[in-house]
Amino acid sequence: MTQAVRLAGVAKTYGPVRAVDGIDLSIGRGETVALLGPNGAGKSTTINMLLGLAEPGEGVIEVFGRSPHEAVQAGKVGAMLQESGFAANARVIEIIELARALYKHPLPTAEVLATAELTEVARRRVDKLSGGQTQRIRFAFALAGNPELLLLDEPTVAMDVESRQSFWAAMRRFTATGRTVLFATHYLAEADDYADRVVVMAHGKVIADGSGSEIKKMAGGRTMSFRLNGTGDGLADLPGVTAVEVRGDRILLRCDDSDAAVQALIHSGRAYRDLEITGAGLEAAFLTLTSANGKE
Ligand SMILES: Nc1ncnc2c1ncn2[C@@H]1O[C@H](COP(=O)(O)OP(=O)(O)OP(=O)(O)O)[C@@H](O)[C@H]1O
Repeated sequence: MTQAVRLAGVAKTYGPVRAVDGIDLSIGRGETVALLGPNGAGKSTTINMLLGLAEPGEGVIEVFGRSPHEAVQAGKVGAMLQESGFAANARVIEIIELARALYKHPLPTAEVLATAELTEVARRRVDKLSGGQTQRIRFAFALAGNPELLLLDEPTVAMDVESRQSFWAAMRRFTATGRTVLFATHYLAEADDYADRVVVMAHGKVIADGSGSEIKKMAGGRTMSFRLNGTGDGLADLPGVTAVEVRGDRILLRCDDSDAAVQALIHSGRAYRDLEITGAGLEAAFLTLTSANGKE
């Protein structure tokens, strides 16, 4: 059976910026995949190309074995993009009926409302909805055509915790029916919680691809920082240390084993002060993943 999504050698350039810089990626039918990366990593550009909204400068993109444009025309793809607005005075049900009318084989209205948890507010005007409900209308709009693939660009941005949970509960009901989902996110925790597979992007490239726990392990390094009397020579060679950075009068050691690094620092007899050890955080994790893959 053909893959849901296949990208081979895909690149897209905007002026001097290589927004997507040579991506190979296949997504099987029924997978829920997170595209995780910091701002400007190329996630939106990738999603836009999969929707046929942007043309790749290089490489091949297939969606269910066809061009993105053909797949969208055939009603196989639904999307929730970062910016899409609805007429403020329209009612929820009208928006859903409009979306359904665009497709040959839409889902029944009641099913769209129930899946997106909008049944209670079906007759409410769009401008009277909460932020979370507004996001769920965008979700309802995306699934009304009964697509086999859903592409979601940061679907939970600006949602509070409760709305986020109810959004993902709605998504689970949809994926339980064997559909394929690709969603972009900045949040490692969200990727880990809701995706079967996490594809990490940075600087237009895929720098890691694995299960949430594999990615968390790769991103789970720590940073040790301290002030030092004397030079930092030789610190890079300490066990457990992956990189050394000097920031003002502090030295930062990126560690994949901070216990070993602390022991080694103590035994080295260096005169350090103000030692701090922190979790890597996502930005540092991206740096670690990026340099670990030799792409920087
Ligand atoms: N239409 C465009 N014109 C010029 N540059 C663009 C355009 N679209 C994207 N870029 C640039 O391409 C790079 C990748 O952007 P993209 O929006 O794909 O990243 P992203 O991972 O989705 O980031 P974000 O999380 O901020 O949405 C960025 O440097 C961005 O400024």
